[in-house]
Amino acid sequence: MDTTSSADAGGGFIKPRPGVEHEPTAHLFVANCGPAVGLSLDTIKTVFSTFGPVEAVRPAGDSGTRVVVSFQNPEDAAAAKKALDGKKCDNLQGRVVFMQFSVFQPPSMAEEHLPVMTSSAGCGIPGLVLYPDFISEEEEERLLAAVDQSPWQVLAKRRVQHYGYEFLYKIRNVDLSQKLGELPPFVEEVVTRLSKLPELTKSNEPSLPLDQLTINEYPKGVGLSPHIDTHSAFEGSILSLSLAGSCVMEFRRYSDESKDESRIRIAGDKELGKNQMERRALFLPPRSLLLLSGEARYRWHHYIPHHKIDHVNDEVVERGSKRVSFTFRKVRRGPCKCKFLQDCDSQVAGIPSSPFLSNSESEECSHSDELDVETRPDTSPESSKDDEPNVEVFSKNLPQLETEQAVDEVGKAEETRHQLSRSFSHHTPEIEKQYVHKVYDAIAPHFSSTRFAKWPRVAAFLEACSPGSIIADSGCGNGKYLGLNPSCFFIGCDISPALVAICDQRGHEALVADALHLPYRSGFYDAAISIAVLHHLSNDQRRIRAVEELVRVVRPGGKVLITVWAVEQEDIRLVQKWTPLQGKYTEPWVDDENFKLHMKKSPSASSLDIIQESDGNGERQVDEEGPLVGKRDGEEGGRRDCLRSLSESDEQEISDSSSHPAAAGTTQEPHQEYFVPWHLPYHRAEVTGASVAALASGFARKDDKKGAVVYNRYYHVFAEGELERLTSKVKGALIVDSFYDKSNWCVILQKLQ
Ligand SMILES: O=C(O)CCC(=O)C(=O)O
Ligand SMILES: [Fe+2]
Ligand SMILES: [Zn+2]
Repeated sequence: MDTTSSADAGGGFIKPRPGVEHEPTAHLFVANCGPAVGLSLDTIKTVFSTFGPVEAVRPAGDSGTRVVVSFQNPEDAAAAKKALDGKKCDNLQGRVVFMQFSVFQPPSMAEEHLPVMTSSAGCGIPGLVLYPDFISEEEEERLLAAVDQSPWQVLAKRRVQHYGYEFLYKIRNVDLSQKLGELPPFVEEVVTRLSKLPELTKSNEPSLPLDQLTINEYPKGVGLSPHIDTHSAFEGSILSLSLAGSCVMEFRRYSDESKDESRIRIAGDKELGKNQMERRALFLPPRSLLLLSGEARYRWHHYIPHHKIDHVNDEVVERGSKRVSFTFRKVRRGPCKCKFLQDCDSQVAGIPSSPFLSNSESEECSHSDELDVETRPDTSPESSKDDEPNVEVFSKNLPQLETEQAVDEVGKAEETRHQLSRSFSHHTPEIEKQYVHKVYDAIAPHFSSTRFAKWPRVAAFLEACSPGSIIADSGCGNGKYLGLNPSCFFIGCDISPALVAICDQRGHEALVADALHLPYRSGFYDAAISIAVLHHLSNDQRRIRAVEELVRVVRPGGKVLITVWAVEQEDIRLVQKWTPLQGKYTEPWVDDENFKLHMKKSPSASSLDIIQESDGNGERQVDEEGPLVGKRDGEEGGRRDCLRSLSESDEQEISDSSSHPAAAGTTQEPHQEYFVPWHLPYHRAEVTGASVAALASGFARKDDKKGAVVYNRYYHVFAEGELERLTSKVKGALIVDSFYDKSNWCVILQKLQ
């Protein structure tokens, strides 16, 4: 092996271009290398250590086939890359590995890694006990066979069986008057053994007799959102037996203040304080028993992340094809009298079952998987009451099973955004959180199904990039432009985890990131695109910041294409279907937590008030690149877009009489702030718990005529010249082209050499 030091950053995976040197970093992304191809992290570390000290080898993603090797010195990483990249390496079992310097600013180890304990003692949570090998393999086999003889209740992502009492997910409780019967004979032996556990017999609080059993069957990769088993439903300890597959269970304790959802932050263990949470992780092997009592049961949320493989420190453990858990509990008669008041629904009114749910939601429409931070309704008692009939009516019209999945996904989306929020402290204006992020999370799969037409001007820009270019797509949505030029490398990012998940499923490289804080090294990319993103930012400073970020991440000479919706719509009938916001956001955005949304209010109400009450005019869904995308002549896909998104009733509802300044083309200053509706059809699978909660809170509305839940998306549409004015404020780049096309304003910037 060649161990000489070199600053050569090219060759292999990323092709060098004349005049462009990618600065080496200490972090090497290595593909075709990892535990899933028979190379343990230890072996990899040993091999790479021959080039210099290696700080860590971490799995990159869940595939087990890619790792990031972090050297202490970039020169050593460069030497390793030069010696091994694209070559057959005998020490790595003869594999040909491919490398690039890591694009991402590596997070600190403290932030990134939650150590996974293999014994409960390591977790340090009072009342948490793990008994490995609680049952034998034969017993496990027998239990699994017996379970399959009984009918399953099918939830969106997993199957369940209930014995003794049914756990009612809608109310997160049991109905004492509806006893199903005794626990089944096939668990008799296990129950006898459980009942002799000293933790149960000696406990102050009676946990016996165990009279309720929930069996969960999780397919590979499926997890469970964070929750505490309802205090008022079960008394004493909770016992959960793991069969077939393993998983990592995470435990979380939120400080009291963190229940204010807007202030939750994830902290490393060292710096716990107000508004934060503690996390611990424990590996649950098959045939083990987990006992939760006291603080572990009443105070800590338990959570199974959705992963196909678990990283148990240096090992990658593949989850089996399924995991089956038997959770034994004792149904409570009478109120809970625990000392953990902050989480006790018996003692404090309004305690949600998760830090993300208000009480009304958890009772109306959620179960343990159903987390939805952002669909929390107004917490005032009146509004909760008003919501009830709404939810009732809605649930009659919509398939119930679908509820679980989407809310689960929204829960995950939230999880991801919380993690993202660790990396920067800026404050996103509420209007974007509510009317952009939350909406795209809720509509992602449906939105994506309407987004396939590639806009020719964007395609032309991408096709003009020279082979080997690395291209960033900031606000990549469903990833329709990723990979458009097969000779280039694309990395997408979007603020919506739900959309990033779609990119991921399609095999693209994409990550959740904020367009105002791109997690990339400066000067890394050869080109960047921002398609239909800037109009979702709610003030000039934020739009400029997003452009600055695009310019920052491209190399000198690199180009940036930006497109936004135009005020000057070719089809003004569309504009008539939007809801104009009264007033403008006048308060400059400040990049800290003291940001307050200020609006110049109209005499009667604020913009947000108006939106909540607005019934809209009748809507048409439009393509992100511009409302007219469906009408592009001769463009395959565009026509289909059009057919898909326009129903006959849409057409009938277009009225010539209603107009406002933008539509009417008056000499008044054009209107630029709008809510543009998105119709999520009832029949879509993603019309789910997220939508139930959004309707209940008044955030979304029903349109029974169209059979859809209607969400509003915030837009600031651009006036002529505005995009040029904005981008010309960004230092270090020149506008090399600007044009209007299909109701969009567009610029191409070039970073100065
Ligand atoms: O699958 C498990 O081990 C946990 C199940 C659980 O937490 C529940 O059903 O409440
Ligand atoms: Fe639970
Ligand atoms: Zn309690």
